[in-house]
Parts: sequence; C-alpha cells; structure tokens
Amino acid sequence: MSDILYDEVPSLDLADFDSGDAERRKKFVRELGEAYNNIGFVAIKNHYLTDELSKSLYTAIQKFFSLPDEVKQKYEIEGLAGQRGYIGKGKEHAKGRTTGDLKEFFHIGQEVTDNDPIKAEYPDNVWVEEVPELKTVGLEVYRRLEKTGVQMLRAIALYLGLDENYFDNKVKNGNSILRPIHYFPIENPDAVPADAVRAAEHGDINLITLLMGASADGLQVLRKDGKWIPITALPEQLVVNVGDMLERHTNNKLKSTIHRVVNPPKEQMRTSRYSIPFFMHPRSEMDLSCLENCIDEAHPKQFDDISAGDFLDQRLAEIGLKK
Ligand SMILES: O=C(O)CCC(=O)C(=O)O
Ligand SMILES: [Fe+2]
Repeated sequence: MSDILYDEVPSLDLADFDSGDAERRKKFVRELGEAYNNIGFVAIKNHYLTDELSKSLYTAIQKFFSLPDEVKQKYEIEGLAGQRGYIGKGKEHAKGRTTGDLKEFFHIGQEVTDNDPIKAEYPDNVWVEEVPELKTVGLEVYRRLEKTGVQMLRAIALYLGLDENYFDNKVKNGNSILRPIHYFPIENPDAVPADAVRAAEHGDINLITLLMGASADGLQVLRKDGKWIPITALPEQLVVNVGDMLERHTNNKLKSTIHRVVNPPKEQMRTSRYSIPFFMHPRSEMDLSCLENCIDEAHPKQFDDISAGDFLDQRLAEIGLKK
C-alpha cells in the first residue's frame, strides 16, 4: 500500500500502454496501479477521444440544457430509474443524503448492434427532437470513451495479476452510461437549501469513470489525510477514476475515492458549469465477489458477494433514482 500524499492527480500517457514497448507498458501499469492503490484517480492523455468531438458534444448539450424546462421534461421518462434521457433538477442526491444536488443531466446508454440477447435488458435511448446531433455525437463519444475504458481495464487487469483481457467480455455490451451534466445557474442562492451543493461527496457506483474536462473548476477529491484536492485536468486529458464496483471486486486494493463538486463563490452562482462523465459498467451478470488474489491474512474479505446488476439496483435506490 503506498502512502504518498499527492497534491494533484498523477498524469499518465496512454500511448505508453498502447506502444509495443514492454518497458513503457510496464511503467504505465505500475504507475496506474500505484495511483489507484492510493488516490484512485489519474489524468491520461492520448486517449481515443478528439478535441473536436468533445467540443461538438459540449455544444450539443448546451443547446439541450438551454431549452425551457417544459421541453426538457418531455424527455424525462417514468419507470426508467433515470437510466436514459433527462433527469430534472434536484432529483439525484448522494448516498446517505436527502438534499438533491444542484444539477440536471441526460443519460445515453449502450446501443447493442449485434444479436447479443443482453439488448432486451436495456431500455432504448431517448433522443431529443430539438437537438438531433446529440444522437450522432453522443454515440460516437460513447464508443470512443468505451474503447479507452477497455484499454484502462486491460492495464488494471495486468496490475492485478490477471489475464490482460480479463475485463473484456465483462464490459462487452456493458451497461455503461454517458452523462452530460448541467450545474445550473442559481439566481437566488438564499432560496436553495443551505446544504445544497452541485454534487455532494460520493463514490461512483461503476467499475471506472472517464471524465472529460469540465467547463469550470469545482471538482475535488478527498485525500487520505482528509484534505480536498482540486482536480484540474489539462484540455487534452481525461480523468479516469476507480468506482465502487472495482473497489469491491479488488477487496479495497483499488480505491474508489470520495469526490464532490463544490459551489462557486456566491457572486458566481449565476454561472453554469457543464461536465461529461462516462460511467463504465459491466454487464449485469458480472460477479463482483472479491478476487481471490486480493484476499489474504493481512487483507481479509471485506465485502459480501453480489452481482453488478444487483449492486446497481441497490445504489440507484440509495441515490433516489429507483423507487
Ligand atoms: O461534474 C464533475 O466534474 C464530476 C461529476 C461526478 O462526480 C459524477 O457525476 O459522478
Ligand atoms: Fe462522481
């Protein structure tokens, strides 16, 4: 276990892992593992998303979120537990809280294009008549982030002493979600609940999260010594962090670190913040039981056995999305 106290999230170059050079690959795996064993977050460059695509997606989502609330509500579909389409202001709260976060968001899910029977498990995506480009751009970004995630999981598998392709078939047609978020302007800060924040402290539910650079500051990660560290990814970087599913599966070896998005100073509450995380989920049948090689005398088994699907359902109820 490494005890470094980072002042910023470590930066890695995915090209090191993608290169055919064994030493560069090993270095990437070692540094990634060290960071995930410690702070649970890294920033990577040379991923598979382009600047152009990311800009196009930001443009499309800004167009969507600036539609009147009544129009956006057409895309908020009952019975989907917030898994597709629009989720309105204040609907989601962090686990263990009841005050809703000061955000609205939109979910794009997996499009199964082969004849994998898992297609029947997933609700159809919800597309927006007023912003048709959200579909084309959103799906392209989804595919590229998914591909980047597969590479990250290969490096993680090697760090864990597993076969490099251990996660491949577990995330193939997995239940991942692309979530453009709008932290909306607050005209009157005194009118919102005193404890309401943009995103209250939480760990992500999924295996790993890939986060495109946000439009403004505010994201912070909780370091082991209790200090909140701001995350400032460079424009060409993606932030990739460990989620609760991976923490569980690795019996706490890899850390799902608590993070939050703080409110801006009062005079800037009238400004928007946008961000776009991609939550990489496996197929629901994946067994999240602690890996044998992550259990020993010094690290007794910390979690009960559960499948990814059951774990997700449990957490969706805890954050107010599933009744
Ligand atoms: O908006 C951000 O920068 C991060 C959002 C986040 O942590 C989440 O949606 O899980
Ligand atoms: Fe998060």
